[in-house]
Amino acid sequence: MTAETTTDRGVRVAGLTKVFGEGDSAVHALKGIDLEISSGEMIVVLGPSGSGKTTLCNIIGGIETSTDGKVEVAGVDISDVAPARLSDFRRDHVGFIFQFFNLIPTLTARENVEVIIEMTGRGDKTQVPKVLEAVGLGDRMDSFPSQLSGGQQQRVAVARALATDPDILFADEPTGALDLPTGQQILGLLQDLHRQGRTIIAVTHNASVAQIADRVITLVDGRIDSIQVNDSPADAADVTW
Ligand SMILES: Nc1ncnc2c1ncn2[C@@H]1O[C@H](COP(=O)(O)OP(=O)(O)OP(=O)(O)O)[C@@H](O)[C@H]1O
Repeated sequence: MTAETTTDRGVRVAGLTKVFGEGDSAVHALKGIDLEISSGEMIVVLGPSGSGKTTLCNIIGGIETSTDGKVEVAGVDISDVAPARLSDFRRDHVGFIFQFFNLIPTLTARENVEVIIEMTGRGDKTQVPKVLEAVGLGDRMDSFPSQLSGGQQQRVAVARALATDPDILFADEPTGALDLPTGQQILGLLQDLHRQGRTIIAVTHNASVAQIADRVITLVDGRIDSIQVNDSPADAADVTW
């Protein structure tokens, strides 16, 4: 792992490229991305299917490696870190929420969060009830995923991502599998976390979600097409789609 280079908890990306495959079958997913994200910002990444949104977030989150360019996250230069060493970076710095929750069906809500703490060695198991209470699941801790609604399952997923107290929370289509009222509640939860100072990067096809962001990054064909600054982001309860 590369040494910590700064105390900044944000993101710095410069000249980032990603090519999948080689030769005639090469896919140029990212074609030179320059981007800085400050600690505590709420960012929404928009763009058409295939524009590179997930690839960008996966590289910043240490799930994928880049082909070229510089990526510094939470003071750690991960540009040239070998894939096998990226798990250390992920454990120490990032949390992920996915569209389909990715919960373990045979474990209760509480155990789904505890298992992450056991696996990563980060976080405090005695704090799990508090984390579940914070996402509104204080009374459903012993339920299995199949006994919970979609919104409640997504809340478990948020609690799980928070359990290790990550510098950056990534959310890939966090409302994608939810109906409107439930999706609004999850957006409200993300907004609360942001207001408490958490850095959040959300990827979505849902342009309405962008209303709660501090900045909206729009990707087109592997490049940044626009960056829109929201001077007064909307309240999640007022966002509809
Ligand atoms: N593992 C991979 N191997 C080959 N090509 C890939 C791989 N992952 C992504 N790509 C390609 O890279 C490009 C960007 O994909 P990416 O998933 O980042 O786009 P996206 O904007 O997130 O799309 P969507 O909105 O559909 O999820 C696409 O052309 C995709 O097919």
